[in-house]
Amino acid sequence: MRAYYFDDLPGDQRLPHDSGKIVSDETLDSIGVLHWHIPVNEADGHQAVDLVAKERNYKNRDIIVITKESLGDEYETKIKNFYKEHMHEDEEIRYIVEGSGFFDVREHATESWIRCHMSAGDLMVLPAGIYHRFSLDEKNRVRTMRLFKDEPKWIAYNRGSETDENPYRLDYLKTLAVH
Ligand SMILES: CSCCC(=O)/C(O)=C/O
Ligand SMILES: [Fe+2]
Repeated sequence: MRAYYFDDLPGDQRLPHDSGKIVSDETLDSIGVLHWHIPVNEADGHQAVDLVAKERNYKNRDIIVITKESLGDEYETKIKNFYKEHMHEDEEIRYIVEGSGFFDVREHATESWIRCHMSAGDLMVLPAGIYHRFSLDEKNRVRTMRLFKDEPKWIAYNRGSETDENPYRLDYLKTLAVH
């Protein structure tokens, strides 16, 4: 996974928007973003992922394929919604099985976007309450395992005055204060 500051220039969201300023693992860690690289092994049923899932108590999972073909009529809406700045009340845990894409995470202290380019084998955990968004890249295809602590669900709260007061958002901000 390569992480860098987004260049904030206008243009297609699928382009790299790479400012050339690399973001270190320490910085990602300080905003609660964790990541691992676990080579994809579908033949053994992703046993290495099972180990992380067991250790971190991720009980459920599903697979989402984001392509025009797989999503059909829902494609444009999904792509638009994933790219709206939002938060969840649960961790967002994603393992890229095939293809690639961008997870942009908001660095609270600077309000900058950090762009994380993820490809096959990258596993990322975003903490509950962090503002973020997702885009496909120019390859227009990703197959991702979504892992969940509890029931598989996807509820996104778009950033606004209400999310600024959301208890999960406030708890997230408290974790930043200790760094
Ligand atoms: C690549 S997984 C689909 C995007 C998603 O679930 C999400 O919440 C993006 O922020
Ligand atoms: Fe999300």
